[in-house]
Amino acid sequence: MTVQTVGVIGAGQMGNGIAHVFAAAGYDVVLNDISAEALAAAMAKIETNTARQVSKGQLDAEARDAALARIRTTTDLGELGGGDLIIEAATEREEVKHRIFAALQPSLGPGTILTSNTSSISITRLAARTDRPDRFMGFHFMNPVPLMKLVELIRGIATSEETYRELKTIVGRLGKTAASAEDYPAFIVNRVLIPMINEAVYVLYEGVGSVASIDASMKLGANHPMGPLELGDFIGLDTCLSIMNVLRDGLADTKYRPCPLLVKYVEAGWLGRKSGRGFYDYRSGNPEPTR
Ligand SMILES: NC(=O)c1ccc[n+]([C@@H]2O[C@H](COP(=O)([O-])OP(=O)(O)OC[C@H]3O[C@@H](n4cnc5c(N)ncnc54)[C@H](O)[C@@H]3O)[C@@H](O)[C@H]2O)c1
Repeated sequence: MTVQTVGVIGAGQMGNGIAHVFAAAGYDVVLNDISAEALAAAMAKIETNTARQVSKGQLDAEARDAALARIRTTTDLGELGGGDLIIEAATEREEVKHRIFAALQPSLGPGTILTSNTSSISITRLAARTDRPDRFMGFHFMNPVPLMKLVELIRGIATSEETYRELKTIVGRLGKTAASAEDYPAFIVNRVLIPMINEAVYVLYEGVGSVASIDASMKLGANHPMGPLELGDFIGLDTCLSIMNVLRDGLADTKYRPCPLLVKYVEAGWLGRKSGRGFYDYRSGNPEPTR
């Protein structure tokens, strides 16, 4: 089958980037969110990011206009079901994802491929509740999607070879590189990355270092482009916490327990960049460490 129409569910940080790269690669995109404000913000972000690509000579102005014209937004999930490929990129909560796939079911075309951009949740478990576990895969883009080259492809236990091959071809058409991961909690990238961020929060919690000293240490001492706390804020602290919970529950090992300070920040609604405050306060436009 040839994929041409792509439905993207969730227009947050990841959904807007996914819609952007698919439209730029010539796919027709229908972008959905429960929030009309999130859809408007996503379109504004895609307009800004594609304009930046034009000013840097990475995209010509006509191609940008054509890409923007290929994206349609809707709050009605039913409008996505007839597409060739669905990419679910809503909030990292398993019950939210199950509810979305259940609500999509009545409008799905027979050949539609279902995917989730989940950072950590079992693909096999999400697939098993749908009518097509063979046509269901983990399709894990990295943040920010237009810049990051990797896409993790995660096969559930029932995913067919044909579905895997189809998605691998699409990754190539997007100009990205696929890495295959088995369906175990948090796959590869986040299995390694998120416990490191959680450990940095423990270092802060135990008073071993301040926000500034922890981030400077990892940038200058380990040559990381971003410090772990800055990166946690960038990913979203709620997403980091959800992934730690999935690791702890899925691997039944207390070494994955989330740091109580990470839990506290999420309880406060201090989710990082997207909410204006996390380990840094972004509200003045000049990020200030909060500890
Ligand atoms: N943030 C990252 O760095 C990153 C990287 C890779 C993958 N992911 C994964 O991508 C997914 C989205 O993460 P994000 O960072 O974009 O989150 P986000 O909080 O920025 O956006 C989530 C969006 O989902 C929407 N949403 C919630 N319930 C919905 C529903 N029922 N139907 C439609 N939309 C709904 C929300 O309104 C919000 O706009 C998660 O599964 C996350 O684990 C995140």
